[in-house]
Amino acid sequence: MTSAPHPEATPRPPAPPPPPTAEAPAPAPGPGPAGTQPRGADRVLRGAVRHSGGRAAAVLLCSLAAALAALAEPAVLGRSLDLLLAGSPDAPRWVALCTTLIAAEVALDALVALLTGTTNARTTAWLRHRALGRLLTASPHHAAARFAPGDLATRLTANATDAGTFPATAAAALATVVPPLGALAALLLIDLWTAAAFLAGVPLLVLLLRAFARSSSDTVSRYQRVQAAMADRLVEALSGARTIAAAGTTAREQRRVLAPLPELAAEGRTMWLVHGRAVARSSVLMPLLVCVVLAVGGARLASGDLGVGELVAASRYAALAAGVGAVASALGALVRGRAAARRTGELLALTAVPHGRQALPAGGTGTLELRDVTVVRDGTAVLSGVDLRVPGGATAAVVGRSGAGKSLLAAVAGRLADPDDGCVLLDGVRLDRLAPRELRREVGYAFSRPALFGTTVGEAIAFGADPAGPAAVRDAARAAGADGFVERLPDGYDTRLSDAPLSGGEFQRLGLARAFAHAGRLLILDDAMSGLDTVTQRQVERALTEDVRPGTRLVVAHRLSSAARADLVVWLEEGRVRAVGPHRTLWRDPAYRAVFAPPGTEDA
Ligand SMILES: Nc1ncnc2c1ncn2[C@@H]1O[C@H](COP(=O)(O)OP(=O)(O)OP(=O)(O)O)[C@@H](O)[C@H]1O
Repeated sequence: MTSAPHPEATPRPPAPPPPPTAEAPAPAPGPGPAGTQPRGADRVLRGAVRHSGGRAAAVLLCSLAAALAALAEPAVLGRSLDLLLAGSPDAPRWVALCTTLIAAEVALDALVALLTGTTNARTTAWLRHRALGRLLTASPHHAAARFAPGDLATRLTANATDAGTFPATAAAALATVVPPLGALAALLLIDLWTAAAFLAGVPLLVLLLRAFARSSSDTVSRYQRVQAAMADRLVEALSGARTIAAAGTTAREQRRVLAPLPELAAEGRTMWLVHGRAVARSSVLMPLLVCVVLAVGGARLASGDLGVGELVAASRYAALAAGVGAVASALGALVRGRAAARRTGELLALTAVPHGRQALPAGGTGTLELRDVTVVRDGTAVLSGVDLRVPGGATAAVVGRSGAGKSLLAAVAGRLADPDDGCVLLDGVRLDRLAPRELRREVGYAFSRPALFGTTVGEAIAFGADPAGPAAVRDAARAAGADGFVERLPDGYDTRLSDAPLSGGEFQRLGLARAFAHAGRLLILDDAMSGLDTVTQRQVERALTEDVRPGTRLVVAHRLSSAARADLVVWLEEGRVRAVGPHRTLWRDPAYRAVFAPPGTEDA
C-alpha cells in the first residue's frame, strides 16, 4: 500500500462530468427507473426541499420567467421582422420589446445561476450539519461504528454535495419543460402544417429520451459505492502508512487501494456512453427537425400562407421544442442527487443516544454499579450478565486477556455504549436517565490512543464541554507527568499541536492531563498508561490519588502493578466476570496469575 494519496481515489463532485478516461470518469447525468431508490432518499430530499424553501421557490420563479421570456422572444422577433419589412411605424417599439426580452432572459439566467449556487451551498451545508450531528450523537461504539472512515468522508462530502443540489435542480427542472411544451403550442398557433411537420419527428425525440433513461440510477449508486470504497481503502492506507512501510508492502497496498478503479471506470464509462449517445443523437435530430419545419414553412411562405416573420418564429420554436434534451439532463442530475441522498440519508437514520434530565445526588462519592449488563455485537454476547459494584472513591482495575471485554465494560460504565440488557448506575442514578451535561461533567475518560483537539497543547488539555482554565491545565499536566516536556516545547503550552513532536507516551500523557483537568466523580482510564514507563506510571498513579479530584477510578490495565495497587480487581473472562476481589486474594488462583503470563515478566 502506498502512503501517498492517489488523486483518483479522492472523492470529488461528479458534475460537470469530465471526459471519460481509463482512470476514474465521473458520473454523467442519466435518469433511472422510478422507484429504485429506498424511501430514505425521498425523506432526506423532502427535508432538503423544505429547508431550501424560499430559495428553491425563487429558482423556480426566475427559471419560469426566463423560460417565458425565451418563449415570447421568437414571436416578438418574428413580429418585429414583419413590421420592419412592411416599414410600419410600430416597428421600433417591437424591436425595443425584443431587446428588452433578450436582456431580461440574460439577467434572469444570471439570477438563476446565482440563486442555484447559494441554494446548493446552503442545502449541502444543512445536510452535512445534520448528518454530522447524527453521527456524533449516535453511539460511537455501535451505530456509528458501522461506517468506515473513508466511506463516511464520501457520504459527508461528494454525496452531500450531490444531494444538496436536488432542490434547486428540481426547481429548475420544472421550468425546463415549459419551453418545449410552450414552443409546441406556439407552433400550433402559428401554422398547423409546420406543427404537424414537427410532430412527425416527436417519436424520434421520445426514443432519444428513452435511451437517456436507460442510464439507470443503479449505475450512479454503484459508482458512488465504489468511489466510497476506494476512499476508505485510501484512508486505511494513510493511517497505516508506517506499518505498510515497515512491512515493505507498499506496492501491494497501492494495488489494493486502486483495485476498484476498473469497476469505477466501467461504471463511469457506462454513464458516459448513454450521455454521449443521447448528445450525438440530439445533435443530429434537432437540426433535422428544424430543417423539416423550415422546408414545410418555406413551402407555406411560397404559397402565401405564412409571413417571413412567422417562418422565423416557427423555426425558432421548432428549435425550442426540440430542446427536450434539457429535461433529460435535469432528470439525470435529479437521479444522481437521489442516489447520493440515500447514502447521506443513512447517516440521518442514525438514532441519537437518548438522555434523561436527572442530576446526580450532591456530594455523591461515585459509586458505580453494573446490574446484569449484557452487550451484544454482531449477534454475539461480548459482555454477559455482568454484575459489579465499585464503591465510591475506590480504584478498580479491570483485567483479563485480550478480547475479554475490558474496553467494552469501560465504555458501558461511562455510557459511551449502552448495554443491550441490564443497566448502569452512578450514585444510584441510571446513566441513561442522567442529563448529558451532568454525565460528561461527572464521568471522564482517558484512552490509550487519545485524539487531541484544539490548536495548541494547552487547548488540547483544556478541551471539554467546560474548558479548563490555565491553572487547572497546568495542575492536570503536572499530575499526568506532562508538564516537564510541555515546558520544553518552543512555546510551552502555547505550542501548536502541529509543531509539537510527541512520542506515544507523551501523547498519552496529554490525554491523561485532559481527563484529569475535567475529573468528575468517576474517571475511566482505558489502557491510558500503556505507553508510560513504569516509573512515570507510578508517579502518575500517585498524583492521581493525591492531586486529582477524588473519585472512583475504573482502570483497564494489562500491567500486574496496576492490578496490585488497585483497591479491587475485576477479572473478566470471555465477556463474563470471573471474579472480583483484591489482587492479593485473586493471585492465589493460577488462572488469574496466567492472565499476566508469561510468568516472570511481570513488572510488580
Ligand atoms: N463494535 C463491535 N462489533 C463487534 N464486536 C465488537 C465490537 N466491539 C467489541 N467487539 C468485540 O468484543 C470483544 C471485547 O472487545 P474489547 O475491546 O472490550 O476487548 P478487550 O478486553 O479490551 O481487549 P484488549 O485487551 O485487546 O484491548 C472482542 O472480541 C471484540 O472483537
